[in-house]
Amino acid sequence: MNTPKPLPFQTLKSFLPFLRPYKKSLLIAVISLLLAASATLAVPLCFRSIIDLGFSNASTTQINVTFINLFVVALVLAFASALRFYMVSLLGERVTCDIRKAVYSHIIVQSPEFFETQQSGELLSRINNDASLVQILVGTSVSMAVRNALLLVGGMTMMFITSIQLTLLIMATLLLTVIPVVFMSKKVRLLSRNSQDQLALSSAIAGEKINAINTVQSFANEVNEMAIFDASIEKSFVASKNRNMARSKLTFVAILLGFTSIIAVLWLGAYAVSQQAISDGQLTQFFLYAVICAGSIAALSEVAGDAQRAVGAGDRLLALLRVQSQIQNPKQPHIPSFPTTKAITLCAENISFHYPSNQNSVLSQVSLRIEAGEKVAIVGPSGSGKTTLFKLIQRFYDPQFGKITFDGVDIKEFNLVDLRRLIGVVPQEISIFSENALENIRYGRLNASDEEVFLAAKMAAVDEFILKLPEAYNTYLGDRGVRLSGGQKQRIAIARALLKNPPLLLLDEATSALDAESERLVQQALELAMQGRTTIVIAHRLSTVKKADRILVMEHGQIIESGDHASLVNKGGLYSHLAKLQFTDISSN
Ligand SMILES: Nc1ncnc2c1ncn2[C@@H]1O[C@H](COP(=O)(O)OP(=O)(O)OP(=O)(O)O)[C@@H](O)[C@H]1O
Repeated sequence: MNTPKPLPFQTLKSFLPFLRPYKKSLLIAVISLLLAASATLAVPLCFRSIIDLGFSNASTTQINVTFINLFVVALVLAFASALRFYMVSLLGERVTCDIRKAVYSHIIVQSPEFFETQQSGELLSRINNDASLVQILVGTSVSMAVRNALLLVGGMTMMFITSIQLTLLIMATLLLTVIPVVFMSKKVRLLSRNSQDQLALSSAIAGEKINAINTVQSFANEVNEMAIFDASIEKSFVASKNRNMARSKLTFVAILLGFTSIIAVLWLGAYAVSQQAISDGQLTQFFLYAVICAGSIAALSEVAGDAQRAVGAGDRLLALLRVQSQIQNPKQPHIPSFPTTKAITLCAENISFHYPSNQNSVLSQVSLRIEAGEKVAIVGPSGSGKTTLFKLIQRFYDPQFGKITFDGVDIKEFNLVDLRRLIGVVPQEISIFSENALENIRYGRLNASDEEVFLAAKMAAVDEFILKLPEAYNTYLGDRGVRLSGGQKQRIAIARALLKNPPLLLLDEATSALDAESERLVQQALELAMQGRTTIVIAHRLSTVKKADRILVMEHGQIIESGDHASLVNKGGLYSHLAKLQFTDISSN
């Protein structure tokens, strides 16, 4: 996502809505920040009075008052600093959580078009890493910047009040120190980013291959993969070495120049004291303010670096939050009046569609009417647009022309959640979540009772293999269902759809991965489930197709034939050709 580089202030302003609910905490943080800065600036004044007082001539009361003052300042400084740290860190954590929630809620409702262009790894990195960088911005950088700016202005003012000549001198030496340090810090930051990028690249390489471990091992490419990873990790080592070298040089220069300028000023200060131009206490006070100012300049330059990275991350998050889903809910939605158990009549009127990423037409002028309770099979060569039609029915995409209606109502008039509640889908690619079997089936209807889940599982012939697992329904199914066979996953998906109990069932090759026996069991279950609802089955197997009330034959995104098995075979078109091929396959087997 390439967006013009924002001004840091603009990015910060965009995050203000996230801070708004926490005005009270923000106020406490600001007050404690002001208190802590004032206390820091008061410390040199206390030291001056201690030194100028000279203990040999002072009364006990004077000594007591002086040290009690210093103690009060220290107490305020400690309390205000701790409170500031707590409030600001808390705000940072809170706002980051809220940003993560907002980004996730925003991503999860995007249409598939969005996910076609975004890599899941990149999205996760935004939610995790970019949000953490924003946490640095809100939780540390802003308060550090304000605190150090206050200390710098306050310190400078006090220095001028103490001695104009010494202040001008120290400004000149500070400048000489700060310029090379800032320049070198920039280089360190650049090298740090390099080493982070290199590390991220290594993790990406490892992540991709671990996810495809079966392919790596089947092709016996482990050694090759190790070499690729080794090379990448070595590069990250070199990048870290360069960064550390630059950092060491920076430390040397910063300490040497810092001390040199302080020594130079103290040297001249000592002359001023000897000529009685200023007192011992004033010189100490001046010196302490100079240390405060130098510290705040160093801190400000560091904050500027962090803030730059955080602003970049923040902007990427904001860009993500600004993305609008291509598929929107209607402004005045039509609430489905039919109960979710009643079958619906589905019509497609002259729909034409191409995917947003590809101008080639996938469906052209498709019209169909499927009566309530009808079972329709769609057959056709691979790539003819069958699955695409299912995607349009679920409104994952909108057709460029034509419309789809449920009982005469354009599906665009329903809220997406209501529309998809009416549809039960058994897709080609089944997602199994890293939960137990019970919860994986319950995903079909989250408020279903355990008994309802067991019933659906029984109907989908899931029972038969789940009960053999070590902990039956409580068995964890492994990341992405790696512990299940293709056919078992398919049965879980069927159980989910049965549990949902919708008026429209869309089955995409629902039984393709099943062996003959499981297919028989699942077919029985599906037939039971199809009763009283509208069903569309995409199928390659004739056994599935023959039982349909009607068969639609698709080719090149169009419906070219329609009828029952016998009439289509007699017609001698594509269907009879496909049927002949299957019978030949079966007989040759
Ligand atoms: N997200 C997408 N972006 C661009 N093109 C796509 C996308 N999904 C599918 N296609 C293309 O659309 C065409 C129809 O695909 P579709 O999945 O609908 O075919 P199908 O008839 O279901 O095939 P199969 O029987 O192999 O599952 C294909 O040419 C495919 O490459």
